[in-house]
Amino acid sequence: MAGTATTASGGITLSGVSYAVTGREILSNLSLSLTERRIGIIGRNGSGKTTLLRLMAGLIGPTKGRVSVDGIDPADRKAMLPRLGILFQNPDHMILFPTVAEELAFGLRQMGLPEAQARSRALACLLSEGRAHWADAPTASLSQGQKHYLCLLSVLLMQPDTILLDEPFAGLDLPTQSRLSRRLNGLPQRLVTISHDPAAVATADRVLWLDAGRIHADGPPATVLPAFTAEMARVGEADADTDLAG
Ligand SMILES: Nc1ncnc2c1ncn2[C@@H]1O[C@H](COP(=O)(O)OP(=O)(O)OP(=O)(O)O)[C@@H](O)[C@H]1O
Repeated sequence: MAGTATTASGGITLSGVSYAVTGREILSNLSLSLTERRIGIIGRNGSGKTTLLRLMAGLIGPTKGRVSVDGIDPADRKAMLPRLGILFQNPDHMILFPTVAEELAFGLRQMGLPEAQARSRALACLLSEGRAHWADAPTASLSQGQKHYLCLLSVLLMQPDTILLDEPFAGLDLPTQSRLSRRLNGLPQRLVTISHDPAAVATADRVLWLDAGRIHADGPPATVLPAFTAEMARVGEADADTDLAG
C-alpha cells in the first residue's frame, strides 16, 4: 500500500524508454522492472544516471516509451507524494524555507495535513532525532552535511514507498557519510541509489551499470561491481596514456 513504508511495494517500470535533447539520444531504449528493495545505478560521468533518475521521478518525460511507478505516470505529482521521494545531490536545490521546522512541515502540508499538525509532526521528528534545538534554526545556517540530513528527514517524514538518491554521499565527510549510510541501510523503503562510486552500491540487491545511455550490465553487485571497477581502471590507464602521449 502506498505511503505505509513498512515494506517496499510496487515498483518502477520502464518500457522502451528513450530520452533525447535536441535530437541527441541521452538514454536509449531502456526496459526495466525495478522491484528490489536496494537498487544501485552506477556509471561514468555523463552516462545518463541523473537523467534516468529524473525520468523515474517524473521531472522529465521520455521522448519514447513509458515510465510508471506502481502503474502510474510519475508526472502525476499528487499520486507520487506517498510513493516516491527524491534526495537530490545538492540540498540547496531542495530547501525552500527559512527555518528547519518550516522546511520539514512543507511536505506534510503538501500531503494535506493542516499547518499546526504538520508543524507538530516536524517538531516530533526533530525531537526523536535529538535535534529539537534545530526547529527555529535558519536553514541557511546549516552546513552542507546538515542540510543533506534535513532533506533526508523531510523525505522520510512523508513516508514514501521508494526513495531516489542522487549521489547521496558526495561532498560529505566520512562521519557524516557513515551516519547517513547507517540511516539509509535501516530504512524499510525501496532505495534507488545512483553513484559513480561502487562502494555506495556494494550492498544493493541489484546493480545496473549504465554506459552511454544504455544498460551495460545488470545483476548482483558481486558480479557487476568487479567488472565495473576493472573497466574504470582500464579506462583510467588509457586516459593517462593519452595524456602522456599528447
Ligand atoms: N537538458 C540537457 N540538455 C543537454 N544535454 C543534457 C541535458 N541533460 C543531460 N544532458 C547530457 O546528457 C548526458 C548525461 O547526463 P547525466 O547528467 O544524466 O549524466 P550522469 O551520469 O548523471 O553524470 P554525472 O555522473 O557527471 O552526474 C551528458 O552528456 C549531459 O551533458
